[in-house]
Amino acid sequence: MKIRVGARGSQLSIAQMDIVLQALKQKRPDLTFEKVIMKTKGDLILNRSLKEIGGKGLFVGEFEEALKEGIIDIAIHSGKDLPALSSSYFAFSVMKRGVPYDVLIKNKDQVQVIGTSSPRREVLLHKLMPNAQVKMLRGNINTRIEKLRSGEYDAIILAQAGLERLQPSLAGLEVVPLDPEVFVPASCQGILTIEYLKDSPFQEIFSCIHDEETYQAFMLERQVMQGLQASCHDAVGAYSTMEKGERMIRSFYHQSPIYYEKADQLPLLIQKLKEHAHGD
Ligand SMILES: NCc1[nH]cc(CCC(=O)O)c1CC(=O)O
Repeated sequence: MKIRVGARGSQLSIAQMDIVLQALKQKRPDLTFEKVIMKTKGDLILNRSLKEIGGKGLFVGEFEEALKEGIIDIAIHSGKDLPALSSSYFAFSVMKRGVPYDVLIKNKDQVQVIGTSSPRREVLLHKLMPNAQVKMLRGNINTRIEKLRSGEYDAIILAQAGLERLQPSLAGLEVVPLDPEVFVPASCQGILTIEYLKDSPFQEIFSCIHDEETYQAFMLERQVMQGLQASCHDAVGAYSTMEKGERMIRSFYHQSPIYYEKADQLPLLIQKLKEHAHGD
């Protein structure tokens, strides 16, 4: 069986696609793949912040069209890049979650100017380092690291999962992991996701690499985004873990505190987040 696989043309997306396909090939040597690299609007516009040009789903909207039209059979992306609201046409398989946390990458001991364009990272930084100045930073991971080295920024923030998948040189830079209980990750950060049409054979085919515990976190974190009707315009963190056999969720929304609740308290959590989003 030959499967046509869509991914973006960015280095990270291609690395992510290769990781998933390699894992699949080990379990299912009978499968063959045709890679379809797609340039999306988000890849072409790099000089403006994402929220100005269309928000979350910018990178993946085109894939859902291509899946519906039958141009590709599956699409591979980080769960973090998925729009919160996906139409009911689609289903997902996920691989076991990689590291969920962000890292601060420092080019200096004393950091003043910190690069990020993520509203979530910006809000968290203001709490963690109230004196730091946040400066817009876009481009792919390698570009961001080059901009850090060039002295435009004293430090930048990236997802550790992306660094592990792409393995850029960080020689001479200091990498500081940020505690996910405090610096709450984006919904589905570190979760490699395969998207396909519901009622296709793929759910069954990908069951060999699917991880059910990761899927529970994936669904719960997406439910937070859906409940808030959040997009990448919004500063929102959502991170689910298992604690003593109980599924938990940690989340903040704009100026709200970070709440930590049992999964079955989700409606209450969403209500509290909305109430406190603009400060208590
Ligand atoms: N916004 C781009 C993006 N989408 C997913 C990742 C990292 C991989 C992941 O979190 O699964 C990154 C890079 C980053 O935020 O540093």
